[in-house]
Amino acid sequence: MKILFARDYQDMSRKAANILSAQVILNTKSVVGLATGSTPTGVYKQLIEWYEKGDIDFSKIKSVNLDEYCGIKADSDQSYYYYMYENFFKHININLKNTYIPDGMEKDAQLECKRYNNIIKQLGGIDIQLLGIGHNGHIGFNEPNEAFEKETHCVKLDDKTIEANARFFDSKEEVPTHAYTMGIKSIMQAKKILLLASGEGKSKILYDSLFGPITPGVPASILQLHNDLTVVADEGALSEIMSKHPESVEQFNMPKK
Ligand SMILES: N[C@@H]1[C@@H](O)[C@H](O)[C@@H](COP(=O)(O)O)O[C@@H]1O
Repeated sequence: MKILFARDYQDMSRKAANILSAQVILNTKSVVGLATGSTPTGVYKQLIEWYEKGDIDFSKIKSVNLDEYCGIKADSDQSYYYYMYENFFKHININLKNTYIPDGMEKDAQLECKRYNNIIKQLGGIDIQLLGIGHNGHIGFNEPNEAFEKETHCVKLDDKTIEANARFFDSKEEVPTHAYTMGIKSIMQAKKILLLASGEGKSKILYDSLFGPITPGVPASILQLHNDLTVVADEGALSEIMSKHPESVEQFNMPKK
């Protein structure tokens, strides 16, 4: 596990974008696992900027997203499809036919989960998976549970998650109660994982996930077992780790101006 220190949100976003862009530049046919939430928006912004400068070509990549709310139409502004399209896809030269997101409007959960699992398999695995982290340690929408769910499943969202995500809706009551999410096994099978965290509010859960016991009660704790995990987090999110395990955080002195 590599933990990289970022000064602030912008620095975190640029450092993470550097890692993702290197992947795409070195393998133009990469399968990239993408995430939503407020944490990765700065990464997408940075990648768009570099795309506009002619530095990165997304035309041959394939993308597979972690999750989607159930019962929300793709074109509604709260869907994760809409988020991906607005924040990233519409600005770059990715082929939309090569972008995959669970279909939240499919009522038959078994059918949708099977379909999405097959897509992940047919893509031949994920080269790099981008992740944010929920306040309760969820990754994708894998909520704290008694066991790790392996593959794509329909999950009942935690009250904490509903509360945290209510900011994207008019009221808490409007937040969907269920979502489809890629499972822990699919995430763990990604060749590389890039976990992002920003802000003091994530500091305890980031510490528990990376240094606490590995338990399905803290889904992100399983990432300790991945052999190519890079964490990029800002000062706020790293505060607990910095106070208890400062030696585990890589940072370099800024060049003097
Ligand atoms: N399903 C998403 C996750 O993929 C995301 O990582 C997490 C944190 O979101 P944020 O980055 O807004 O804190 O919550 C959401 O519920």
